[in-house]
Amino acid sequence: MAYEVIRAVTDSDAYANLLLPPRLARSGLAPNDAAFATELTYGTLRGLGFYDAVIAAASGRPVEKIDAPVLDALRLSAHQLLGMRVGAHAAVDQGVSLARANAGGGAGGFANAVLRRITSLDAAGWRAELLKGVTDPDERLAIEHSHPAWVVRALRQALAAEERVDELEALLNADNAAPRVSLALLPGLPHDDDAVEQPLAAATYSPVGAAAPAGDPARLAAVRHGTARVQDEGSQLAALALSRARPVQPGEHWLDLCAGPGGKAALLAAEAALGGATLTANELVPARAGLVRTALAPFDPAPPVLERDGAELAAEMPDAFDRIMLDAPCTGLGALRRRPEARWRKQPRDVPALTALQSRLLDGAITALKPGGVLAYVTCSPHLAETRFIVDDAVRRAGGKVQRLDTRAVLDGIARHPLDLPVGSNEGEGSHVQLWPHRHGTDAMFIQLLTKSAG
Ligand SMILES: C[S@@+](CC[C@H](N)C(=O)[O-])C[C@H]1O[C@@H](n2cnc3c(N)ncnc32)[C@H](O)[C@@H]1O
Repeated sequence: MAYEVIRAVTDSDAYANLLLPPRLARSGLAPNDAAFATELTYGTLRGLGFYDAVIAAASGRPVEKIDAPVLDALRLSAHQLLGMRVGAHAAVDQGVSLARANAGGGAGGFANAVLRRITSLDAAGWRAELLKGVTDPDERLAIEHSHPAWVVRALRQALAAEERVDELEALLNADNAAPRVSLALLPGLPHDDDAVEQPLAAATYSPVGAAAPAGDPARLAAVRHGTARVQDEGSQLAALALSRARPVQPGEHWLDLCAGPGGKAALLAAEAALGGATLTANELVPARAGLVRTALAPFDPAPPVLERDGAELAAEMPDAFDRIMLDAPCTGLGALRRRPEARWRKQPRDVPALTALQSRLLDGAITALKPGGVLAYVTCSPHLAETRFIVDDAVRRAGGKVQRLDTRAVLDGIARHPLDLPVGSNEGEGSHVQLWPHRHGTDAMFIQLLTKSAG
């Protein structure tokens, strides 16, 4: 199963976190075996850069020159040899049979030779080998913690902007650990559940959050009915920052401009319904708009879901919305724990296209915001080019019409526990919030609340 998922990820750009869970559910594997298959798949994908470097060194050829089905078999065995406690004999045998079954007898012989060479050193030995002659600190951290060097640099800059650069290794380690699973219990909807023997433990920060009980969350009736959702606490806080920035006035109009797959839209719809406001959701990609409709199905009436380019839609509706969520498409560098292959798939050249789109969407959202309304600019990336710089530029372009709100104060008023957020340099103008996996156990969400003056 792990091999098939890895083949789909490397061959067809599939997402492991979407492919694996349904396969596991269908497989009938015992919980221990399912956990083993998950670690095999996610661990191999997270460590891809390191394992490829080891395979290249052990085979004496660049990995691009190795047949893809053989390379994936080697990667899987390399992870078992260097990242798990699987016996060397079993790990080598399995890689050889996968290579032989998928690429013929010659490939089996090749895999055998490479894997035997890999067994000559342990993970620390291979790291030391690969680090020889590497002097750049970020290149070294990239090898040590299995991140592309450009991502290490971007994370270093984001931490440095908060004077927390000494936390870089802790962050890289957190990216390599499994995230804790949280539920959002949508306010105002029922969550009673026979499958839960004890009341759910409260989440650390989110006032509507709970720690997911062990096992598959889909066994909970509330999750199946969509009144509770698996959602990172950082995402919950981002939605609540908008809905609870100030008391809701009945009749307010809210817009979620980039809503797919609908996690924040569902929480916003619940909050809107409680306050007598109405939500409109929008999502460009039709398949993802479908997921938003499913997420909003528990509400009666369900908020409408449009399928438009967010910037165009917003530009056509000046001064129309009291609150707008702009959870912008981004590199996702703040959610690397969740998407094991994502770090290797994104390239630095993706950043300029994304930042151009983010700026366009933010300008549109500012247009669509009512004077005095609240706009949340959110990314699941801490990359400065996607966060502070986008906001700074948009505020500058708006020429005094847009002001930052004190987002830290809003979240301090919402969170169950203090978030220990640094006092930023833009304090006087209204702070942003940057959450971190290593500090908060959440995705690295960036949240900036903005408002607009009349005229
Ligand atoms: C970060 S995700 C939003 C996540 C969502 N808020 C949630 O909590 O489930 C960004 C979404 O924006 C969508 N998108 C990309 N370009 C867009 C555009 N020009 N207009 C509207 N949506 C767009 C993407 O398809 C993606 O679903």
